[in-house]
Formats: sequence, C-alpha cells, structure tokens
Amino acid sequence: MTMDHAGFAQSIFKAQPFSMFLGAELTAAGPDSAEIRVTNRPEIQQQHGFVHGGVLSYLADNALTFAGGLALGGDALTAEYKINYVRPAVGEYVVARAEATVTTRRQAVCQCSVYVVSEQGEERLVAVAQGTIVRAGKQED
Ligand SMILES: CC(C)(COP(=O)(O)OP(=O)(O)OC[C@H]1O[C@@H](n2cnc3c(N)ncnc32)[C@H](O)[C@@H]1OP(=O)(O)O)[C@@H](O)C(=O)NCCC(=O)NCCSC(=O)Cc1ccccc1
Repeated sequence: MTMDHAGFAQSIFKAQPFSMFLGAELTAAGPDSAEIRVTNRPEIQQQHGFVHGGVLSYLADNALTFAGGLALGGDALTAEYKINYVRPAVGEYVVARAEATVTTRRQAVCQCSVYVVSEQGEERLVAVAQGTIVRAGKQED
C-alpha cells in the first residue's frame, strides 16, 4: 500500500500546539522530505527586526524531524541538531526545506536549509542545519 506522506505529515503537524501558535504551515511533505513556512511579523523578531533565532531553529528542528520521520516511516523525535545562522532573516516569510540524507534502521541523518523570501519572491539562504532523527517509542525487550 502506498503511504500518503502529505496526509500523514499534516495530521501530525496539526496536532502540534506550538506550530499552531506560531501560525506555521507544512507546505510540502514527501517520502523523505518536508517544507515548513512561517510568515514574518513583529512578534517573531528580535530587537534588530531580524526573525528571531528561536523561530529559525523551530523551523529547522521541525522540518528535519518531519523529513526524518517520513524516511523512517513513522513516529520520530529529534535526538540532536546543529544550526548555522548565516545571514539575518528580513523578508515576507521564512521557509525551511529538509531532507533525509542517510536513513538506517534506527535513525535518519537529515539536512535543512532555511530561506527568507522577499515580497518579489526572491529567496536568500539564512540558516543551514543538520540533525539526527530517531524512531520514537519504547524498546520492546
Ligand atoms: C554576523 C554573522 C553571524 C557573521 O557574519 P560574518 O561571517 O562575519 O559574514 P558577513 O559579515 O559577510 O555577513 C554574512 C551576511 O550577513 C549579512 N549581515 C551581517 N551582519 C548584518 C547586520 N548587522 N545587518 C544586516 N545584515 C548583516 C551580511 O550583509 C552578509 O550578507 P550578504 O552575503 O551580503 O547577503 C552573520 O552570519 C549573520 O548575521 N547571521 C545571522 C545571525 C542571526 O540572524 N541570528 C538570529 C537572530 S539573533 C537572536 O535571535 C538571538 C538574540 C538573543 C539576544 C540578543 C540578541 C539576539
């Protein structure tokens, strides 16, 4: 049976109160990839008017884990990730695109790029992240 990746991912995403609080949208999901966006607004910015690093981290964390969870075929959690903020995010919205680079029995190593998008639709890379996503659930011994 073919898995409905987008439907499965949307059902989990909509059950995340924090994602709903931020007004985030899961805009794409595939067998080993995910895209999440947040519209820029003053409430998510830091004191210089840049999108707060915590929001960029949220986007990377969530996109990495959706990509990894889809690649692993079920419920998953972020074990760790690392992020580089390479340019301030100033624009209309921020979007994170993640994919699983390596998937093994227990874990998926995933990479993510976060872009800020201008009113004209121009994308600029603002952060890059890599994380390890593991299967969720207790070990049955
Ligand atoms: C500054 C650095 C970290 C390092 O730069 P370097 O390696 O020396 O490289 P370089 O100088 O080449 O710059 C690279 C690019 O960056 C641009 N640019 C640089 N500075 C500015 C500027 N002032 N304004 C505008 N743009 C600036 C620069 O034009 C260039 O862009 P381009 O290639 O021409 O298009 C840079 O990577 C960066 O800003 N990252 C994003 C950091 C970020 O947004 N963090 C999250 C928010 S903080 C937070 O939430 C937490 C918090 C808690 C408590 C209190 C406060 C905050």
